[in-house]
Amino acid sequence: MDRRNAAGETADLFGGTPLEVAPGAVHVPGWLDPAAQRDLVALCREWAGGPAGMRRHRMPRGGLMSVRMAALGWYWEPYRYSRTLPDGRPVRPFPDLLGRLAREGVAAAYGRPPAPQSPPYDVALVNFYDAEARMGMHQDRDERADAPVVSLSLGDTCVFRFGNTETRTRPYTDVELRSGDLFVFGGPSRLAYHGVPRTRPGTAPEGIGLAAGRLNITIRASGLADSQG
Ligand SMILES: O=C(O)CCC(=O)C(=O)O
Ligand SMILES: [Fe+2]
Repeated sequence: MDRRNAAGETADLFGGTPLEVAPGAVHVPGWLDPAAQRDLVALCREWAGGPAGMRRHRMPRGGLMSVRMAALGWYWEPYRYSRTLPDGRPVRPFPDLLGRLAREGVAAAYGRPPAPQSPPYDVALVNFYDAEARMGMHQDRDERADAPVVSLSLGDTCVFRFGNTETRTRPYTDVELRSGDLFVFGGPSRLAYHGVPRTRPGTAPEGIGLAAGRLNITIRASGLADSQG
């Protein structure tokens, strides 16, 4: 399938041209090559083992999230970050690799890396979606820094719904995120509502080490100091 960007150029699935979905929200198809995807899947498997490994969080109103989530750097549960798990154990440190990928992702999406004085990327949430999992429309608003969120997708394709900063509803754009895609949202879209209404089971590419399901890594700058949270 050809995608067309704002300049009218077509982009291949691999190493695709950045597509602006909303101001400050950019989709870069095929940003990670298959080897990089395979390496990240292996790391996710390691991170899933904990501490702060894959778990389903309970929402304030009592429902369980269908997505399983692991945390690096800071522990997150609805709706706050903390340095330690509920049982007091420390969270696994934020890997340098993800900080590097986040800065490179910003550069790929926006044409320039984050400014040297911008708040450091220091937290990653790793989401696993089985065939039934979904994520409702929400804002990523527990960070106290306005650095763009950098999202990497692995495995099954999903429908990623990217909306507006005012409401959970229309107007929104549905984007298919495939294995290896990068999505960056910052600037005027940093607090836009977004969600994953469905995945497309059975669409994961072969050879990356993920037979079924979808992994998503969001890399964020918490803006929190050690004494906070
Ligand atoms: O899975 C995705 O692509 C989005 C995940 C997300 O919005 C989140 O972790 O806050
Ligand atoms: Fe989010």
